[in-house]
Amino acid sequence: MSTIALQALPSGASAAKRLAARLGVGLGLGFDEIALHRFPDGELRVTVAPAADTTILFASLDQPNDKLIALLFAAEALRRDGARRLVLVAPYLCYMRQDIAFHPGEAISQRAMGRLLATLVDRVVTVDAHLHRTPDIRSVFPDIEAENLSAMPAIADALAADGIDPATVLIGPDAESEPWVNDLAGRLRLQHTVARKTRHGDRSVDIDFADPMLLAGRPALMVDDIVSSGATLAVAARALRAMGATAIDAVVTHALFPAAMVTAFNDAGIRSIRSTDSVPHPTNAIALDEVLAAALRSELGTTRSRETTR
Ligand SMILES: O=P(O)(O)OC[C@H]1O[C@@H](O)[C@H](O)[C@@H]1O
Repeated sequence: MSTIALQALPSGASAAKRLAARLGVGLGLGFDEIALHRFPDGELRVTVAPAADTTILFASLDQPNDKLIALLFAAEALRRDGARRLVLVAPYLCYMRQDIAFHPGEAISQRAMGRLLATLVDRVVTVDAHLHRTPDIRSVFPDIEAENLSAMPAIADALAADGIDPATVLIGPDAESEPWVNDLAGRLRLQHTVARKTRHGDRSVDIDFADPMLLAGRPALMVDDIVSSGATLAVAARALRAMGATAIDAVVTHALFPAAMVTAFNDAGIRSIRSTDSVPHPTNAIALDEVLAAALRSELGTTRSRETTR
């Protein structure tokens, strides 16, 4: 019988612990936090716990540059210690948005990231990866197993449990958000609309709605995968307010924005923002452990847990 355990980079330790608890019910799945030490010159020392035959590496890849180096070193140490199978659980998968060279000379970061991670692990599990023009996550990882899970079932359950006004219109702020808004609208039986967005720069967008009358006297709930600079949500909210929305809320999978930005969102007319725990953030309100555990149960097979070592 082979062994299985889960190890996490420190920033995702709480969500990883929840996942280990859910996945390892009755198994006592071993959970360890990977230790990081920063040397005075900025380099990292990475120390892992003893490897299991199958080791699940939990690393949500927001603020990714140091984490990618930590992952590289963790995979090296675990392979050398005998891990036969490494499964990367990255609830947020970084560098997916640059999926073409928009200007001559630009790197296609999505492609480079796929190649890099495929040299480290045997399987990647992520959630709502930004694959706008990429048909399938397997195009990013053609040589290893990869799944892009949806947070929408968890988001729908959370919204339904809180109670939602049936007059609410779900808003997709741009064409990229359409699959998520569509899915959520179907699950919650709500009307939805998708706006047209033109991006002029990192923090500058214009947003137009096809039917300016749709929102008059009704609540709006914006749905998106990522909030980064916050420009998309803030500009969309101002447009919704001008269209007469009675309340404006937002729900997103990956909250990448600075926590202090919530005040600016409130100024733009947004009453509340809820996010999943894919990235640790004060707006976290929806846990993904159930979604992730369902995808990872196949790893349990005939394994037994390796004892937790620290
Ligand atoms: O406008 P910010 O928050 O910077 O960026 C997030 C938006 O940019 C898109 O790629 C995402 O799908 C989201 O709509």
